[in-house]
Amino acid sequence: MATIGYLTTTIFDFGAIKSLPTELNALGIHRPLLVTDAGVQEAGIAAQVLSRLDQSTVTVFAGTPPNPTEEAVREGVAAYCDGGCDGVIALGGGSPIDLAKGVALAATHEGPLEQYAAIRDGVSRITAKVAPVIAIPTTAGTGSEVGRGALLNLTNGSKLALISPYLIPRRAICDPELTLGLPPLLTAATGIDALTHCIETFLSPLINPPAEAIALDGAQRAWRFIQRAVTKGADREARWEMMMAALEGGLTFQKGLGAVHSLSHAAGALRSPTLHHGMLNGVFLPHVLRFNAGHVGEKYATLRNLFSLDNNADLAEAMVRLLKSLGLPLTLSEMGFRQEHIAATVTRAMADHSNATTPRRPSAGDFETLLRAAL
Ligand SMILES: NC(=O)c1ccc[n+]([C@@H]2O[C@H](COP(=O)([O-])OP(=O)(O)OC[C@H]3O[C@@H](n4cnc5c(N)ncnc54)[C@H](O)[C@@H]3O)[C@@H](O)[C@H]2O)c1
Ligand SMILES: [Fe+2]
Repeated sequence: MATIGYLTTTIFDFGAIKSLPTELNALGIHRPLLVTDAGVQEAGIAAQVLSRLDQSTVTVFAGTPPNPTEEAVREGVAAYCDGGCDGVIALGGGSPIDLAKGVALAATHEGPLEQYAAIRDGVSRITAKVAPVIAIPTTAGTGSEVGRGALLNLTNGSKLALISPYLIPRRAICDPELTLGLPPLLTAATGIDALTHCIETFLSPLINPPAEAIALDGAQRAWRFIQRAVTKGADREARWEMMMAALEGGLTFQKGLGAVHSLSHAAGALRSPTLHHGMLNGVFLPHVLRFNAGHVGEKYATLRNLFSLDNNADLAEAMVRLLKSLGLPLTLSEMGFRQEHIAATVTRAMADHSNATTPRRPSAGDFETLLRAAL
């Protein structure tokens, strides 16, 4: 049976950011907390957004770490309360957007965050009291601007997956202009995240034809335009297409991701080194494509056709060539992940919610083999 979730209202195009004051008004947000990070501030994007608002009404929290943490949620909630805030603007990549969701939840729900963990996919104790969030992505990758999930690293070292329709931002304002200055390596890594969302969603065995159609559309856009967005950051068409691919990934991954994400969530929970989510996905994708081969029906043929590859082309090898051409790492070692990180990563990967929808379910031994192959 297909379960088709909530959608949000998305304002999408160059100049979409102009709609922010109107959308704040429409949602009755008069004192927003702007959640962002240092890089987005340094790029001048936070100032650009603030210039559209009455700044005396806005509280800024720019303390988002690369993979959002429970501590940062607490700090964000303190800022929310100090500012007498009544809603959240999430400005940045997936990290500030996920953190903003955590703050919107923790500011309105009692008790420790763990008690709001997903009980099973899409079901949790999270209620409609979550403060309204307007998400403004500045990377084209995670799709968190329209997603119902947020991943937080807890102080006890575990990873908390919050999943609820109430965490879907009430508005997504997707303005490709904000990504024109995103540096090449981050463009590549976040773009590969978008491509991976679309591919894993398509390969998920659940039956959801609308999600598959969106996933294939997103995969094709990402495949066609990622190189241009990386090599020529000011290419407006490529930036528009990549932002659409990321949005489509976020709209569709309610159908479920797979082992690439089980592994990248697990490795992304390491405190040190801090590893970028999209870059990890790139490293794992070819290995997981090989692992799943023979368990996906005709779907690899569909992807080969979509990417204009020969009928007998090796999809994993094509991914490796793409990663190389984008200047992305091909191994975990290049990213600072070492052999001693394997055991904890296997344990976390085994507990990941994405395992429920992978075409071939990996055992702990399989995860270890995949990690060693990627080392
Ligand atoms: N909730 C979801 O559905 C979902 C899905 C995938 C990933 N994620 C999460 O998203 C996070 C990763 O997000 P991300 O890949 O967007 O990266 P990110 O938000 O961690 O940002 C990476 C870096 O890019 C910088 N940056 C962002 N936009 C910029 C711009 N326009 N110009 C210059 N610098 C800019 C940031 O300052 C930061 O230093 C991870 O925590 C991951 O777990 C969430
Ligand atoms: Fe992802």
